[in-house]
Amino acid sequence: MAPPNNGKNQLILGTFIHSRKLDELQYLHNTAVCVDTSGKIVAIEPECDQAKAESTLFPRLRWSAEEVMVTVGKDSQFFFPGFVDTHLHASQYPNVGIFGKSTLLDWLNTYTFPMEASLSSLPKARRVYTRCIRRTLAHGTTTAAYYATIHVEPTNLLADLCLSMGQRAFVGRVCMDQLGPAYYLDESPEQAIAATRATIDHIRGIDANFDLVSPIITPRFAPACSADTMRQLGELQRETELPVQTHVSENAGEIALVRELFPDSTSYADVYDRYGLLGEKMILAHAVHLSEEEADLIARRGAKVSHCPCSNSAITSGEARVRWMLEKGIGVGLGTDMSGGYSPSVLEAARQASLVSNHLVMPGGKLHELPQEEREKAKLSVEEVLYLATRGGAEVVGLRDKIGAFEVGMEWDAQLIGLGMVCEEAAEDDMEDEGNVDVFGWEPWDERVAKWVFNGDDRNTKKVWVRGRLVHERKEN
Ligand SMILES: O=c1[nH]c(=O)c2nc[nH]c2[nH]1
Repeated sequence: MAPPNNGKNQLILGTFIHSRKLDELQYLHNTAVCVDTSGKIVAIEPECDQAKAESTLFPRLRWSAEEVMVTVGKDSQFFFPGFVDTHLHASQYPNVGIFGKSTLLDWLNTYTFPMEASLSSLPKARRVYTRCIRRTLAHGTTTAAYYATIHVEPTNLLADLCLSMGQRAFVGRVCMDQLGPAYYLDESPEQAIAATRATIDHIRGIDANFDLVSPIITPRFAPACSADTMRQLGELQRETELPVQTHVSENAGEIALVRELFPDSTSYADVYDRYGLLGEKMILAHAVHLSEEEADLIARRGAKVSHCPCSNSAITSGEARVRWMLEKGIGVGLGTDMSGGYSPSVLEAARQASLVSNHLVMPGGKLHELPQEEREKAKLSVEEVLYLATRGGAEVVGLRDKIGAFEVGMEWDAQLIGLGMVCEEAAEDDMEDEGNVDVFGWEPWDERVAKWVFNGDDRNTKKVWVRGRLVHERKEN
């Protein structure tokens, strides 16, 4: 593996913003962050410029100034932790935006299975996966929990590409031995397990300690996996202690199907529990229609939820109750869920998480009958959706001590955000291509961040680092 950041220590200067807790952002101005050659944050010093860093921090770190790479954020820029996309299908990337009026089960048959099946072609898989990684990096996604396809070699290729392009990733070879079309199915439970093992072995071969890329056990969803496959995947999880990802309680028709296929289970989540899959390392995508008992079971087992608001709206699945899950102690992060979701951007998912939480309490919404105070509480603030996009996501993928914030000991997974600053003498015709966010200079920082959340896009994402390595730099026109 290439050493992060060409083996250089780094000094980063400017404004740093990150979540201190669910409802609080911390703003660190005129701050110096030191990142060592392994990509780890080794010092954070507020009220510190380059001269002070050189005279006080470098001797402590035994750094010599000539060997340090310096990055300085401008006044209109800030550093923010990289986004964690806790649920997306790299194999569906070419289909983003294409869903018509479909709902989950017909969407799978019409758009999704044919696209995934076509990625048995390695050249096509290379093109799709390369572009998916490049695009998500450009939107500030430094960690992604990917579903690939049932094909081993193309799945392994996705892992290779994440490693070489520098994106932190969980790569899942999809298991499905029923429900899918004959042309896109595992032949047997044994073959599904053997193929999963082949991908695990491959990733161990390219990143022995899973420092950047990790395998993730991926039963597609309960209706697509036979009891035998789920039982063997449960055994594989206990043997390897790897994370697991799947879908749960996304759509009414799907839930009815699960009830029919697994009549002995008390709920959808209970199906996974019976096979020993529901545990601290499980990421459950969607969780739109959880019952009270189901959510309690998920909380007791310590499983996590990937909230996918773009997808839940696009394919008409419904509105997940995020506050309710958080209050039960369930860890929640955000997922773009491409291509159920139409956007590669976690920022878009954050903005949709806010809007969907408002919809829950509007007239006709699921929570409209709650008392006023409860309705207010159900709404997610800018601070909260940004927490879900970073620290919350880090918890969901099991990396809460490593990524999601700026703390000594964490890794430098970060993005430099630039906002268009309207200067006093600006004429209309000198608008720069800084994206949709115009800052006039009088806004306090929390309002600048709110403008970014609701109007920002990849034009504002100037640079992106993973483990200290610069993995994306926006080329200005
Ligand atoms: O949003 C979703 N996308 C998928 O690919 C899928 N497969 C099962 N269930 C699913 N839900």
